[in-house]
Order: sequence, then C-alpha cells, then structure tokens
Amino acid sequence: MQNILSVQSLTKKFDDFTAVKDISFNVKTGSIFAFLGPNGAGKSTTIKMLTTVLKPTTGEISINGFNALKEQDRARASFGIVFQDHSLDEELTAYENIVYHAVIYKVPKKERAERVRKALEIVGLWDRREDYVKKYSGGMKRRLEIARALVHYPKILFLDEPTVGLDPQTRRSIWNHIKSLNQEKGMTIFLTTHYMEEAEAVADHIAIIDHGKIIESGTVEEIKKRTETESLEDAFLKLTGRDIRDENNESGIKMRTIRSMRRRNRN
Ligand SMILES: Nc1ncnc2c1ncn2[C@@H]1O[C@H](COP(=O)(O)OP(=O)(O)OP(=O)(O)O)[C@@H](O)[C@H]1O
Repeated sequence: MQNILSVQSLTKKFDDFTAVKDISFNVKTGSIFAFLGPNGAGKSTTIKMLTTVLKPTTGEISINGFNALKEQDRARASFGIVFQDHSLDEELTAYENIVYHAVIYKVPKKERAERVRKALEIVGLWDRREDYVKKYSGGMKRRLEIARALVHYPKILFLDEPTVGLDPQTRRSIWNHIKSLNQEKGMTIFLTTHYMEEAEAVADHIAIIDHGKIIESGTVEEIKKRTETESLEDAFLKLTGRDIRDENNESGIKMRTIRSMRRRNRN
C-alpha cells in the first residue's frame, strides 16, 4: 500500500517556542489515521502545516505525490478540510454554500451541478438543499461541511475534531458517514478527536503527540500491547500522564464550543 501523505522532520517554531519538534510519519492510502494528543500538544499546528495554512520552520510534506511547500496548488487540490469551527455562510442555502466552494476550487462548470448533488447525497442532505444554513442543527452543519470538503474530489480528507460539541447520536451518524466515505469511496481520512473510544473504533493507525513530539504510533492493538493496557484511553493516560478528558481538556473543549457558538450567534 502506498503513502498518500508523507511527513519528514517537520518542525514549527513560534519565536523561541517550538510547538512541533521534528516529527515524521506516513499515512497509507485508503486508511483512517487518527492524530491524538492533549490540549496544546501540537495537533492543530501540525494540521495547519499539512494543509498549507502555516509554513513549517523546517521539514518536508508530500501529499498525493506533491510537495506541499513547492507545489501548493496541486497539493491543495488533493485534500479537503473540515476545521473545528463552522465556516459556512449561514445566510446562504446549503446548496449555495457547496456551489460557492465548487467555484473557488475551479470545478468545471459543466460538472458542478452533478458533483454538488453527489456531495449532498453522500451526507444525506440533498432533500434539505434549499434550506438556509441558519436553520440547520449542529450535526447537519457538520455534515454540510463534510459535503463541502468533498466537492472537488479530494484524495484525503482532514477532519479536525469532527464531532466535538455534538450529541452522541449525531456523533455516531457523522462517524458512519466518515466510515462509508473511507470504505466505499476509498478516501483516506486524517482526523483528530478527543473521543478516545471513537478513535479506537474507527482508526487503522494512531499517532499520539505530546509536547510537540510523536511519543507513540501504531495500530490500536499494537499500542495497547506495548503499553500493557486494555483500552486506547488507558494507553493515552499511561503515555501522556494526562486523561484526554481531564478538567483542563473538558474546559478546552467547552471554550472552543462556546467560542464557535458565539461566532454563529453573531452571524
Ligand atoms: N501562533 C502561535 N503563536 C505562538 N504559539 C502558538 C501559536 N499557535 C499555537 N501556539 C502554541 O503551540 C502549542 C501547540 O498548539 P496547538 O494549537 O497546535 O495544540 P493542539 O494540540 O491543537 O491543542 P488543542 O487540542 O487545544 O487544539 C501550544 O502551546 C500553543 O500555545
């Protein structure tokens, strides 16, 4: 199996603070890769570098065979992104949001309508396409963001906390959509999540980052075996000394959710 994403000696410094320290890893084509770590570990900084939002201080990133630093446009065309905070236009319909994205990504005009329809069908929102996004629930918005990330046919989808702030039933539905994209469309998924049991259930490969360094990586079974633990959550605790759902983390999630709700309410 080939690697769709290859990262070598990636480092990011903010002045004299090093947020990501010389990390290297590969993501196999067609796999689900979970990137886990406590708050402030360096996950978002890494995802931003992988998706060309942030320039690495040093290191190499290859996406779908393209150098993410030197062939940015082709690298960008190879991936879709769903960030933690909503970035949909609430004053447009679901359909209009997706079309807008298709135009930005230069999807040829004659293919546009068909691709938008398919993307909305995949996440089960075709029948609600004419609704304004401001009428959507949190789960529907997240599904719409996934549809939007699919319209230019990416080879790899980056999902930063795709289920944060959603109720358990909606989380399950989002994971079902993600799994079917992976299994039926062969799309590679790179995700971060605070829900260890969800990572354990869906991911083929896990990498755990702490203080900017990858401290463990492998399949769930390999990690449990090496750490002599019964669950990924216990392994995480043993490796980082911190529960991913400890007080600080929970408040971190709450803060982010509050921030994104405030932003939504302002719209
Ligand atoms: N622009 C910046 N300038 C200075 N420091 C930064 C900047 N962005 C991130 N950092 C710092 O880098 C470290 C890693 O942050 P990052 O957001 O990547 O962590 P994270 O693992 O994504 O955490 P979370 O789960 O809270 O999103 C943190 O100590 C953070 O304060």
